Amino acid sequence: MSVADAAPVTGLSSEHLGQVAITGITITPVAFADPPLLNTVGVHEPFALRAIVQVHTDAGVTGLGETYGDAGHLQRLHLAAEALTGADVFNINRMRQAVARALAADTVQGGHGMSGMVTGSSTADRVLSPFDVAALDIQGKLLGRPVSDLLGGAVRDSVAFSGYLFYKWATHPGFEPDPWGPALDPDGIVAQARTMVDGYGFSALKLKGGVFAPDQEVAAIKALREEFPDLPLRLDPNAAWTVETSIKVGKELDGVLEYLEDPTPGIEGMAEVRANVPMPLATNMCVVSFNDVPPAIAAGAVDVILSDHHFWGGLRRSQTLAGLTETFGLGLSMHSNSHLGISLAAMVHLAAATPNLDYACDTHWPWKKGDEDIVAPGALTFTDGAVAVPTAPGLGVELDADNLEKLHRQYLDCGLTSRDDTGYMQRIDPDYTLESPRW
Ligand SMILES: O=C([O-])[C@@H](O)[C@@H](O)[C@H](O)[C@@H](O)C(=O)[O-]
Ligand SMILES: [Mg+2]
Repeated sequence: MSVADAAPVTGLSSEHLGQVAITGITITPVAFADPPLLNTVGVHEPFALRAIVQVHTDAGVTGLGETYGDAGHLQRLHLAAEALTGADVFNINRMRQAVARALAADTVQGGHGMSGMVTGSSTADRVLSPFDVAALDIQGKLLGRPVSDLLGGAVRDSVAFSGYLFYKWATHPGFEPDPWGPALDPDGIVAQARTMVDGYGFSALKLKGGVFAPDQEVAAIKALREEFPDLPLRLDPNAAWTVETSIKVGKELDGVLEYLEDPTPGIEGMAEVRANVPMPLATNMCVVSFNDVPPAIAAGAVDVILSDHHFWGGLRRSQTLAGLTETFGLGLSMHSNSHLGISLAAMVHLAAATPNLDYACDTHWPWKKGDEDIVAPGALTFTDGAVAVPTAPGLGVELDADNLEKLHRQYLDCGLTSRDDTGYMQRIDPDYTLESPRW
């Protein structure tokens, strides 16, 4: 079947067979309500920021991407967008070269929205990501095929996610309480997990640790084990512990955790912990770019890498990472940050088309308000903790223009321009200090 034959949805015309050129890119920063979720660098601010990317083409088809919304990242996205005008959406390799060239003289200051939790990821890959996703969305729409088909084909019809538990306050100071209530001890965490499991059907649970002393977090994990005897459990203190503390906790949780995620900073420290604890070690902190893979493997630092298309360079480069983990006998899971529906759709297509991604993926999805999204409802729903892989062309999600406008206005009104969990915590508690490792 020729490409022209395979274009029932949008009618790819023969004049576009050679090239589908980018005619313009719209980048819209948005803010959506976020509860006071605690982590080892502070607390989430009342709004999470994202950038929504719309790539327009001379085929009349627009593709969608979603990424971090921090000021520095936005500036880099604009530099890249300028360089991508005229590029062929069927040649993502050349798009990557154009982005790298545009960023070569990058003097932009400022973070990327991952709040110091992820260090050293490749800037070019981080900036390329939403354009890669949008290009695949366009390709899929033109060909009448879902993005998972363009990634080699779905090997599963739905993608399982884990319930992502956070210690949290009842409310942001000065705001209305959110429906979740506080979770500041093992009972609070178990109650939160119960709500999440009953509401979404998750079949694995991850606790964001590094907030309280390790003994209290061990107690929370043991309480979860008692309440949910059959669910795989993960604990992620975001490198808040020394090597010694990590080994002590690892031994205490022998037989309880599916994996222990980033107990301590750096490849060397992780390797020492790994040699002394019984469970697999996972990371989204010490292996965050292709440059980190060889030293981590040489040191024997990790068992599982958490991929994340937002900083591994999009969907296709995330599959390159999957090839490496398969080759070297490592496990592959998926990391998340606060996100909206375009990101969820991209995560689902990627996970569906990555055979060796067989852990339940992370998602912050339950933490956003149900009606706050920039995609039209219906395409992405959780059943038994999993999201069915969209079968419509491209990502299978449609932009909701009214909500995009509303969340953009919220971005303008909220006054936030970068994620700053530590600064926000210090405004509430001036004695709060950042320490790594903390225990
Ligand atoms: O949302 C958070 O506070 C998380 O701690 C996030 O920033 C991390 O990047 C992430 O979820 C992780 O697994 O490390
Ligand atoms: Mg993590």
